[in-house]
Parts: sequence; C-alpha cells; structure tokens
Amino acid sequence: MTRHVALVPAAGVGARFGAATPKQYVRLAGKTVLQHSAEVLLACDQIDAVAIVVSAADGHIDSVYPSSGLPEKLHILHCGGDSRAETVRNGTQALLAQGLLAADDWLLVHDAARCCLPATALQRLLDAVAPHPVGGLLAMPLADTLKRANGQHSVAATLNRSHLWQAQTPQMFRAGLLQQALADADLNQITDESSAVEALGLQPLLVEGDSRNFKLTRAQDAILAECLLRHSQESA
Ligand SMILES: Nc1ccn([C@@H]2O[C@H](COP(=O)(O)OP(=O)(O)OP(=O)(O)O)[C@@H](O)[C@H]2O)c(=O)n1
Ligand SMILES: C[C@](O)(CO)[C@H](O)COP(=O)(O)O
Repeated sequence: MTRHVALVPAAGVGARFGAATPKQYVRLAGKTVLQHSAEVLLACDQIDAVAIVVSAADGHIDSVYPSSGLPEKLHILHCGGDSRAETVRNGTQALLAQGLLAADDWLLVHDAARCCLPATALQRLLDAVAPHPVGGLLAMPLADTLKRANGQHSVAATLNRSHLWQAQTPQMFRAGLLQQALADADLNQITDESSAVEALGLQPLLVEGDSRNFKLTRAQDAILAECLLRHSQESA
C-alpha cells in the first residue's frame, strides 16, 4: 500500500501580509492559519503523516502545537530555509533521514498560508494523481483577462489565456523524484515543486483546484479567509 505524507512549509516571515507575527500564526475563526491548513491534512484518512517545517528561530510553534501533546500523525521539523524551496528541500531530506518518508511514498507539499483548502479538492488531487507516472498539482484555469504591462503601467498586450493555469497546493510527487528535482534545481528560481520537476523534462498533471484554496498573501486576504473558515465551521 503506497504511503502518503504531507509536508507543510511554514517558515516564511509574511512580509507582504505585514502582521506582528508571521501570517501562519495569525488567528482566524478561532485558530491559527497554520492549524486550519494542517487540520484538513490530518483529517484525511489517506494521509499517513503530516510534517510542519518551521524555521530554527521560530518562537511560536510550541504554543500552537506543544511537543508534549502532538497528534499521533503530526511531526514538527525545525529546519526551514531562507526560501520556500529551501524549506521544502530541507524538510524532505529530514523526513527521509528520520525514516518517516521513503522514496516511493507520495509527498504532498501544502502551503501553511493556504488555510481554506476544501477536503473535496484534496481528495480530487489524491484520486487523479494516484495512477499518474509523474505526479501533479491543484491549479485553477485563469478566470480574468490577462494583460502584459509595458514599463509605464500601461497595457502592452492582451494575452491568450486559454492554456494558462494558476498553481495552487498541495503539489503531489513521489518523494524520491522531488528530492532529486530539488537537489538539481536552482532554489532561487523555483517557486513551487512542479517547476523543479518540470526542469527534469517531466510534465506534472494539472488537477482542477478550488477558488477557496487561495494563498493568504496580503492583509486584505484575511477577510475572505475568515468568512470561508466560519462558513465551513457552521456547515460542519
Ligand atoms: N523561507 C520560507 C518562505 C516561505 N515559506 C512558506 O511558503 C508558503 C508560501 O509562501 P509565501 O506566501 O510567499 O509566504 P511568506 O514567505 O511568509 O510571505 P512573504 O513572501 O510575503 O514574506 C508559506 O506557507 C510560507 O510560510 C517557507 O516555508 N519558508
Ligand atoms: C507554491 C505556490 O503557492 C503556488 O502558487 C506559490 O508559488 C508560492 O508563492 P511564493 O510567494 O513564491 O512563496
């Protein structure tokens, strides 16, 4: 039986969000953003283990997930890096070294900052990628007309968006393949796992995501996230 392990990069500082704490520790609808993001993964029966990767200097994780009372499936790794890609690479290496992950296991990387992932979208990814030889990711076809700017904030061109998708997470690859892709990649150029795998000449599967699965990036994103989280709590 193939194992599934989730890795949650949570070592960012949230500069664009601009809160007093990194955005994964901001409280929305009664819990931290990080808890909301981790809980959908912890609740999924197909996911065997969840690892949250924080920075070595993180001073918040113990108050959210005290090491004495962690859920059985949950592991906290203090090996975050200077970029998201470095955090994912360090976390993957640590899981492999600790025997919590094997090269053939599926690894699902999910941003701590995507706190409204619906369980239905997660299940769609698991089902669609299971038979795929490379792996894949949740993504959304572009919904808006796309403009390319000139250097003066004016429109240089309207682009054909028919084959353009916005990448979301989770992104799901065999751990060994992802480890190799991240070892070969220029980590300053890699903004998601798929682009590292693409650089090996492979073509990951695009699985339709969900517009609720947006990344909390700027302060105003918290308004929508809070509404969505409260709505899903009320309908649970
Ligand atoms: N060195 C880093 C940078 C980012 N992330 C994580 O990657 C996800 C997506 O990154 P982003 O939204 O860019 O988060 P931040 O880097 O925190 O935001 P900013 O770029 O505004 O500082 C987040 O869960 C973030 O915690 C990480 O684990 N390690
Ligand atoms: C991985 C990601 O969430 C896919 O959309 C995104 O690329 C991360 O954004 P970042 O600002 O580069 O961390």
